[in-house]
This record gives sequence, C-alpha cells and structure tokens, in this order.
Amino acid sequence: MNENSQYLGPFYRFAIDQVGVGVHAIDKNGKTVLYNDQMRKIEGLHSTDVEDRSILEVFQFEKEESTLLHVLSTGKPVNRVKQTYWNNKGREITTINDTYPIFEQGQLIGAIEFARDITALERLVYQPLRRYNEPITLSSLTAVSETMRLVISKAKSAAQVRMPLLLIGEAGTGKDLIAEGIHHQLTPSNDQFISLFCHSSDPLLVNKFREELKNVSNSTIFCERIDLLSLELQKELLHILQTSTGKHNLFIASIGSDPIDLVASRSLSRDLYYYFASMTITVPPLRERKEDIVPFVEDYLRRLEDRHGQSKVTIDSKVQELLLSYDWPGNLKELELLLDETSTMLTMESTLTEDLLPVQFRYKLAVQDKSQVTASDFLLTSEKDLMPLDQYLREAETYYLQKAVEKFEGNITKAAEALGMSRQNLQYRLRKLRNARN
Ligand SMILES: Nc1ncnc2c1ncn2[C@@H]1O[C@H](COP(=O)(O)OP(=O)(O)OP(=O)(O)O)[C@@H](O)[C@H]1O
Repeated sequence: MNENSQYLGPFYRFAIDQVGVGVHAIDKNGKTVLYNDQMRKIEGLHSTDVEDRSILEVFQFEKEESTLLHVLSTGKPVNRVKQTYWNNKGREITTINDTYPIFEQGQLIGAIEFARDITALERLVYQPLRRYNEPITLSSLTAVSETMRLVISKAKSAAQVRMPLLLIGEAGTGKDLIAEGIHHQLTPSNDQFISLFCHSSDPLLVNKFREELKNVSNSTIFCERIDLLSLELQKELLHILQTSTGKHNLFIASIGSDPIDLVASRSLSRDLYYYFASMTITVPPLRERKEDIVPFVEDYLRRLEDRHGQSKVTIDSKVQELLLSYDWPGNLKELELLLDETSTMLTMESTLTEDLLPVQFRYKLAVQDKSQVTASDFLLTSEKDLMPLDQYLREAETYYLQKAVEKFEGNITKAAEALGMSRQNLQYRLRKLRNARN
C-alpha cells in the first residue's frame, strides 16, 4: 500500500460498511479479505465466521459452485446472477449478484462480489391479483377446501369485530391477501389499506411508520411479518400502536409460524403478541388443503383469458395429478410462480399438458419421489443388505438431513442451525446428495 491508500484505508472501510449492497472479496488463494455489514445481513453470517478463511472451508462449496472462485479461475466477470436465500431469521431474500476479477499491474489478485437485495421488488412483481387490478376481496380468493372456507368465514367475523387481529401461516399462504380482503369487508368501510412491510430491521422503517401514523385515521394498517423485526423494533412498534388511539384505525399483523414457538425462541415479543392475540386466524399450508390447487390454477387461467383474450385453457389430468402429488413448500406463491413460467408457453395451447411444465418443476417432483427413504432402509437384517460404506453413509446423511429439514417445515436456516452448520453448507449438501442419487 502506498502512503495515500494507507491514509484512505479507514475511509474505504467506512464507505464499504455504509453502502446498501453486500460486498464480499477474496484474495487469489480464495481467502476472504472483505465482508461488509450488508453481506453479513444477507448471508446471516458474522464477519468473524468468514474473514481470513477460505470460502471453500466456510461454505463447503465445490469450486464450481462458487461464483467468486469461478471468476478467480477465469479472470472474467459474471453478472446478474439471481439467487434466493433464507437467512437465519427465516427471511426470504432474493439477491442479484455481480462478480468481478481484480487485477493489479496485469496480475489477477482476487475477486469481488456485489449482492443487491431485491426482495421488496420481487414481492411487488409477484402480486398477480394486484397486477390484474382487481380489488382484493375475500370472495376473490380461492377457498374451496373446508379449512380455507373456515378461514374466510373467520375473516368475515374479524371484519365485524374490528379488533387487532393476528394472521398466522407459512410464507406464501395468502395472509397478505386475507388482510386486504378483511379491509374491503368492513362496514362502515375504512378509507385506506396501508401495509407496513416488516421484512427489515432498519430503525428508519419504524420511525417512518411513527411519523406517517400521526396523520392517518380511519384506516386498516397491516403490519406484515412482525416476527422478522428485531425485538427492539417490535417493542417500539407496540408503543406506537398503543399510543395511536382514538383514530379508528384497525391493526392487523402477520407472523410466519406458531406464536408460542416464536415467543420461546425470542423472535416475537410476548407483549406485541398479546396486543394482537385477541383474535387469531391460522392460514393452513397448501399441502394440507390440496383441494385448493386445481381451483387456484383454474382461477389463474381464467384471469389470463380475461386479460389476454386468450381462448379457454383446460388442465390435462396428468398435470392435475402431478400438481396434487407435490408438497408445495412455498405454498400458493410457489404455485403461482410455476404458473407465471408456464403461461409464457401457453399462448397457442388450449390444454395445459405435462410437457409445458417447466423442467425445474419436473426435477423437483423427481427429487421428492426419490427422497422417500425411511428409517428401515438403514437396518441391517442380513449380510445381503451390506453395501459399500460410502453409499451407506451417503444414504444415512440424506435421510438425516431431510428429517431435520422436515422438522423445521422446510426452513433451511433453522435446520442448519440445529445441525450446527451454515445454511449454505446444508443447501450445498442437500443439492450434492440429490445429484448423487440421480
Ligand atoms: N387464496 C388465495 N387466492 C388467490 N391467490 C392467493 C391465495 N393465497 C395466496 N395467493 C397468492 O399467493 C401469493 C402469496 O400470497 P401472500 O403474499 O398473501 O402470502 P403471505 O402469506 O402474506 O406470505 P408472506 O408471509 O411471505 O408475507 C400472492 O401472490 C397471492 O396472490
């Protein structure tokens, strides 16, 4: 380092921690030399976990799995790679990554990756009912199963009672839409529906909300995923809600899993929970109400017909069978994304057939089928059962990891925490084991 760059060092370090993008740089040996605050938030890791360690060691990647190492080996940039993560608070994060080689005097000395968090943007894009400009009423939601009809009927009662309400359910089950449906059900009606998107622990978010609320009355205010705010911000939020009285606002909140577990794991403030707990509605995951799958697809196709003047599309029976056989860990959001992808292929077709389903979905189905290993597969009952140790360990590992993931209902971050490994490591191992089985 020359004198000038030594002098500027602290300025650069400060600037790197203030920028809104995640920054991760490695030297030519693959060791992390830079890992900023934003990257730590995105990855859910501490800088001490990664600094001065090889990324192969931290993430247990194969060389070809890491874009940073790929760029280091080719000396060429890789741009606009989209990735979705679940961080250690169970928060879904989508990033766009750009990775560049770093040269000094013509020599390749390392690589640097920039990750932009585009989660909020992604959510705006994937709001189909909104993009069709339909008002979101309780009757515009797909609710054919008995459990979902019960949810709608409870939502109607909640609209009559007008008390703080808590919506409980996995991501993508439709809590957001139900909150808006309740708003449209109110008589007398409220003037506006406002969403507070709590997917960030930025204090500015709550401060802005406090300011906005001063001028808001007669409104429905939906605090979406309060369990993703830090406990400190949850306390501030509670204070704001408790002091905003006499303005005829209706407060609704949502959380991503059982409130008792969330309170026990210190992800949800007990007092904030009690504020909303006078009325709760649990929205079941799609795998527990599969009767809603085909009607949801039909509703989606009907909107497509109305919007593009497309002729009627029917769903092939094999496709129905496949859709019903899948577990939908991402619930209706995942189904909707599948339909978004499929619809681009549907312009000339009158039947939704298996070959129009995206390859990734067929892959997911195949993986699901192959992963139905049971504990008895590991019992040794006769010498005939003996298999090479490598194969046995691989199968045992697959079984154990899958059980851990199931226990945490598909939440990779929580499963990884319980298994004492990083989320990246668990995701990588699952992928590797799946590939080995195929
Ligand atoms: N019953 C339903 N009828 C029609 N569309 C639905 C229904 N449930 C969910 N969706 C669609 O699924 C997507 C996810 O729904 P939504 O955002 O309301 O889920 P959520 O439970 O609030 O998720 P998160 O916890 O991530 O905020 C939305 O794009 C929505 O249009």
